[in-house]
Amino acid sequence: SLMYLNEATLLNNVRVRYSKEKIYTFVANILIAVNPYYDIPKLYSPETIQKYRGRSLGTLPPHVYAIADKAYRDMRVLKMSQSIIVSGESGAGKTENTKFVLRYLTSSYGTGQDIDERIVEANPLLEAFGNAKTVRNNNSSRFGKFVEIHFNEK
Ligand SMILES: Nc1ncnc2c1ncn2[C@@H]1O[C@H](COP(=O)(O)OP(=O)(O)OP(=O)(O)O)[C@@H](O)[C@H]1O
Repeated sequence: SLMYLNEATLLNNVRVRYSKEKIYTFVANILIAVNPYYDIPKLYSPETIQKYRGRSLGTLPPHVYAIADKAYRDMRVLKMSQSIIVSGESGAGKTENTKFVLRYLTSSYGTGQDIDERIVEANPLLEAFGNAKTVRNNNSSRFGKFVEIHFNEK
């Protein structure tokens, strides 16, 4: 809803929001995330997960949970698999945000069975083998990230 949308106004808007601890910003259905490098209280709490469940994009403040929820709902409505592409430079927060998406999906729409926990818990194992400390990131995987939500008739 910026009056003038260009790189400068967008950057300024993201900066002003970040100064108020609002690390997420929507540009249409693209989510911009700024890595705060510290834990923002309650940003990813179970209560926040519950709040985003089933809510349309834009009705609540920008959040990676809103993206996860939209992808899940689109998969159900369109009966088509959905992809969430996470891009950014090394250390931007791709791995962390991908994990938040996985945690959101398993806790909001999971089966409640062992498999949910196993999906989330597989990550540290993959990171132990695949990640390395670099000058830009203590836990770098140096890959692009994406989450695929597969539609299954059953
Ligand atoms: N939303 C967040 N809140 C708090 N800290 C964060 C957040 N996102 C990222 N970080 C911090 O930044 C570090 C780097 O983030 P992350 O590993 O997700 O980057 P990346 O984009 O996946 O990097 P690479 O491309 O090198 O794998 C994390 O280890 C974590 O400490």
